[in-house]
Amino acid sequence: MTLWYTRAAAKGALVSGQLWQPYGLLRMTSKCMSSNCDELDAIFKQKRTLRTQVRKTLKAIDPSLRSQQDNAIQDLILGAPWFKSSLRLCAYISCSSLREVDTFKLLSHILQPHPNGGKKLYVPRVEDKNSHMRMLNISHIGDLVANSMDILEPAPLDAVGNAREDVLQANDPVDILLLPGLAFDRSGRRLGRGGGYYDTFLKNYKELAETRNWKQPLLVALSYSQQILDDGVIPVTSTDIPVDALVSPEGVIPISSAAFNRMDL
Ligand SMILES: Nc1nc2c(c(=O)[nH]1)N(C=O)[C@@H](CNc1ccc(C(=O)N[C@@H](CCC(=O)O)C(=O)O)cc1)CN2
Ligand SMILES: Nc1ncnc2c1ncn2[C@@H]1O[C@H](COP(=O)(O)OP(=O)(O)OP(=O)(O)O)[C@@H](O)[C@H]1O
Repeated sequence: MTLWYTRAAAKGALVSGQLWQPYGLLRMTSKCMSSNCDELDAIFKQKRTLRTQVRKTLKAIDPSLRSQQDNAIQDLILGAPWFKSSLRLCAYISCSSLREVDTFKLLSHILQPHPNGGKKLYVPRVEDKNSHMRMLNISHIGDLVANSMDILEPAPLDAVGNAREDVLQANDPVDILLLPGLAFDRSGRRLGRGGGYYDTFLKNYKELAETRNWKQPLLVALSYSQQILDDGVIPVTSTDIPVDALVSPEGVIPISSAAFNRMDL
């Protein structure tokens, strides 16, 4: 797969006026002046370098240690009151070749039939290379098929030809989003895989929740210990949306006040 990156995208990230860098906040004008574009270029370059480093680190983890971490993270979530009480969730379908924290134990738990209806699950579907991803409702793991990136995702129509519900069209809010990523820090910074899919989706979902007067969903990232980096190492721009909490094998790390309030820690 080719990752795309253009100066036009860099301009897009600047128009909102603020640019976060590891070493502080730079205020930007509404236009991308060439020095500001250079600044963004430098940040995207830092991100690419860091992604390469983290991918290497992930590849070097012994498979049995990784599997222990996968179980520890999922068991922590399955036992947590904030997870047990959640009714509607978005979660990623983990991809083992990308060395992502496994979610299959969680997914099969969420999709278990339950006499009172159980939990409702929405999972990502990439629609185009323009950072456009939808979160569609599935009821069975068998609803998933591999896409061109070899990530399992739902077809837009279900087995009987009905359009799957898009979480952005749903009548009720989701409680939690379980997020993937390449690296995180204890202040909530998140380094994704560079497509901008999650940041774009999260921006749209947050706007929807605000319009509807819904409580914002809790953004919880799943992370191997090796993916939690020191503060100041992850470069971010104004379009990067911070997470509320991390779950690593060492435990739940609440970050935002929403996480402290809702995770009952
Ligand atoms: N499981 C999962 N599903 C997801 C995401 C994800 O990160 N994980 N996404 C989150 O955005 C979206 C898909 N975006 C993706 C972006 C890059 C790659 C990928 O294969 N990247 C390679 C590098 C490819 C290259 O450099 O050309 C890699 O990271 O090793 C996969 C999915 C939606 N679904
Ligand atoms: N809300 C947004 N609207 C439009 N473009 C965006 C938005 N968020 C990110 N992008 C663009 O997506 C591209 C990739 O961004 P970035 O490197 O931050 O991705 P990422 O955070 O690693 O990926 P992801 O969000 O999928 O995990 C950049 O060109 C960025 O400007």
